[in-house]
Amino acid sequence: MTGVAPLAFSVRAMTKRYGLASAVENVSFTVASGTTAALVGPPGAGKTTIARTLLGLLEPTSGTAAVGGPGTNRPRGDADRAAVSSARVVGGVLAPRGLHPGRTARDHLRVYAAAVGVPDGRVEEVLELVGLGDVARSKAGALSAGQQTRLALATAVLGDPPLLVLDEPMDGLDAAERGWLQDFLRRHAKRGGSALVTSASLAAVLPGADNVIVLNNGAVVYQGSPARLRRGHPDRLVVAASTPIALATVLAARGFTDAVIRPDGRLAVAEATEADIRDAATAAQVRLDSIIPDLIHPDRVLASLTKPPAPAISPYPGLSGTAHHPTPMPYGIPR
Ligand SMILES: Nc1ncnc2c1ncn2[C@@H]1O[C@H](COP(=O)(O)OP(=O)(O)OP(=O)(O)O)[C@@H](O)[C@H]1O
Repeated sequence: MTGVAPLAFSVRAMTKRYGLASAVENVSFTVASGTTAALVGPPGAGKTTIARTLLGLLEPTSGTAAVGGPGTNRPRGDADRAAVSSARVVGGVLAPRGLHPGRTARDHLRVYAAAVGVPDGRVEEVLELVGLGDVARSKAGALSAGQQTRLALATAVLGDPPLLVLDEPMDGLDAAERGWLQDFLRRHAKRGGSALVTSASLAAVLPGADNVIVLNNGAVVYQGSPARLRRGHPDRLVVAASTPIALATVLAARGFTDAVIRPDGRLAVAEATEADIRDAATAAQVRLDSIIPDLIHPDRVLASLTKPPAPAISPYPGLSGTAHHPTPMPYGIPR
């Protein structure tokens, strides 16, 4: 069959319940080979449950979560053989990172190398690959959060698997370390590899993501390209004008139909440039007091897709209609 990319990950109608509580409900998505997908959502959305299921650590209650296309089926059967060949198919980074604090980085990798049947020489290769050659003799407990993530990643790639599932790899990393990991994933994709990367922050994983899957309360609320996601949440110019409605009318006549009047009376216009707005204001004989860009932060986009439902109003004073959950400002969203 031509024109159909093989799949790296395929989640179909997956539901996972812990006891009676549903963590993931009827989730479906696929990730094409050679691409990186970001699986994002607020804490408790179900990201870890899906990541662990793809890694074969959890069984779905119903539906399937499979890795690989042709030649990359995760092996089943005899546990030792399965571990060895599984490491050549899919590598995982989980939280916590699974490092013994008293063991050196090199010894940690040697233990895992033996378990997955790769020679010690590969340990030296992966240490260089993740930039930990200089700290190979340091104990895992003495490494920074970024170095610990690199060590977990080195463990995941010991068997040189084409598929990676990284659960919250950006957690605790500074901007430079995040950049390093994004570069690593780009190089992995260039070699034909695929990755599913989870995060509670869209901003942390957006650079380098070919596709985005947004989860909320165990369900997919967006699936598609970052570009389409951005189109639905465009940057705007926010305009203080003497007669915003007159300005909006002229802008609409010129094709700039995406303009909304904000509660403070300013007009927020998408796609038009500042020059377009000044021209329209002249034509409409409207005075402009200010034009300020409102660049939408990716985590504001995520928050708008994963807003908790408004609490139901109780007819009984003093009783709320739903159980009360405090709703802190998620992700430290810049205003
Ligand atoms: N072992 C478990 N037993 C019971 N409930 C669980 C278990 N693991 C997860 N859950 C629940 O399932 C839901 C989804 O959790 P999950 O860890 O998959 O979400 P997440 O998006 O990865 O969140 P976080 O970033 O906080 O880990 C949550 O309500 C969580 O409390």
